[in-house]
Amino acid sequence: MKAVHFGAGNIGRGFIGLLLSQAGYEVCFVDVNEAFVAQLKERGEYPVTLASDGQETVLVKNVTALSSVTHADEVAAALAEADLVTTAVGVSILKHIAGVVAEGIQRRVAVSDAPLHVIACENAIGGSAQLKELVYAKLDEATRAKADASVAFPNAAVDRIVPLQQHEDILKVVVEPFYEWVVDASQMIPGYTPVEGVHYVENLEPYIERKLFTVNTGHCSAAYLGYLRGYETIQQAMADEGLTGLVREVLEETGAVLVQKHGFDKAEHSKYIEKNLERFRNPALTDEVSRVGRSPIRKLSPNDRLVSPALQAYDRGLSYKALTRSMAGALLFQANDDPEAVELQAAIAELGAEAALTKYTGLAADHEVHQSVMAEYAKLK
Ligand SMILES: NC(=O)C1=CN([C@@H]2O[C@H](COP(=O)(O)OP(=O)(O)OC[C@H]3O[C@@H](n4cnc5c(N)ncnc54)[C@H](O)[C@@H]3O)[C@@H](O)[C@H]2O)C=CC1
Ligand SMILES: O=P(O)(O)OC[C@H]1O[C@](O)(CO)[C@@H](O)[C@@H]1O
Repeated sequence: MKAVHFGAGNIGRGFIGLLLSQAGYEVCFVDVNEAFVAQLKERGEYPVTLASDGQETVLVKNVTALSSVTHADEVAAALAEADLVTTAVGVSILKHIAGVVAEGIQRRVAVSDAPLHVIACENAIGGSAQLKELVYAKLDEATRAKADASVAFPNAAVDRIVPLQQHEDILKVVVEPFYEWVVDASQMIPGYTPVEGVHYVENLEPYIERKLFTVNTGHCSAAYLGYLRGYETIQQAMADEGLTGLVREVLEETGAVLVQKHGFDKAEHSKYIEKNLERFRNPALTDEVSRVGRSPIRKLSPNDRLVSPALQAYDRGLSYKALTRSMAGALLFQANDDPEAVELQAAIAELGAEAALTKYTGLAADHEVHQSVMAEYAKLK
């Protein structure tokens, strides 16, 4: 079985590539990072270490790599022959890989009607659907019709904390032991072969919302509030009990929405929140506040981890104050090497915080959620 995986970064190597290789796939990574590509190609394996007491290391074998910059034609050929395509490049990068994915699909459906699943493993609601739209925009009508019959883009939720890596071996990845990869089974082609380790569910929405609005909402809240208190790592921030209390408050707000909307058991959900706070604290990891807070414009977008649960809480008459405190924190997050943080600060300087908030969140200035963010912003500033 052959898989083509876009993005040989932290999640690509530390989670998706590892799982696919263990499930018996030959994994071809595709990346723009020539150093990763050269090493993966030459060695055909790389080490993944679990950040736990035992520090167990596994060698991920049966891998290779192609550069999407210099070998686009070979990438399209590999896609045409693959059984599975996955991505972990960042949701905003999907537009850059859509062209080569479209080319691969075009070549494939011209000669074969064998099923192909394309799964975007990004932190976003409907990541695969977004990729499908970008790819289909590049296909002609006849190819689209053929692809409708044999190519599926099931949405997914992926969860594993993989911090920035700094090792002598550039391929080595240290990951937390926990992982969860949930795929929408209702969007799979009937008769598919399940990948071992993947959890297939008929309705993805409760899973992706529980993950994004707990793990990611909580994590970015710890980052933004931690940044404002001068912490450099999430571990330092989470050692501050006052800050952990604020993060818990945020997760109680998203939890109330999730319990009401999806019928999760309240006590079980409280345990899920505590388990995630524990994951953030993992002393065997060093996770930079700047990584977890990265891309604040994406994190403030209407369908993402802050605005979406706040609006859902507002619509249900539930509390959203702590969520708006995290949004205000995002407005105050400065990182010179993060293009989105730089753009956001420039927009605030040019338009003012109120208008910048509307621009990136879609919240009208007279909306109560917008007003609550501005009140929290004034306090945090
Ligand atoms: N790191 C984590 O803990 C988690 C990350 N995610 C999601 O996984 C995705 C990837 O995140 P990370 O692995 O942390 O980022 P990363 O930056 O470590 O990896 C992204 C990789 O994509 C490559 N890339 C960029 N443009 C490309 C292109 N045009 N073609 C091919 N490759 C390209 C980069 O060179 C890099 O190797 C994001 O959507 C993130 O939200 C999801 C769950 C956990
Ligand atoms: O690019 P993003 O959305 O910040 O992705 C990283 C996030 O995903 C997570 O790994 C959770 O699965 C967190 O470590 C982190 O907050």
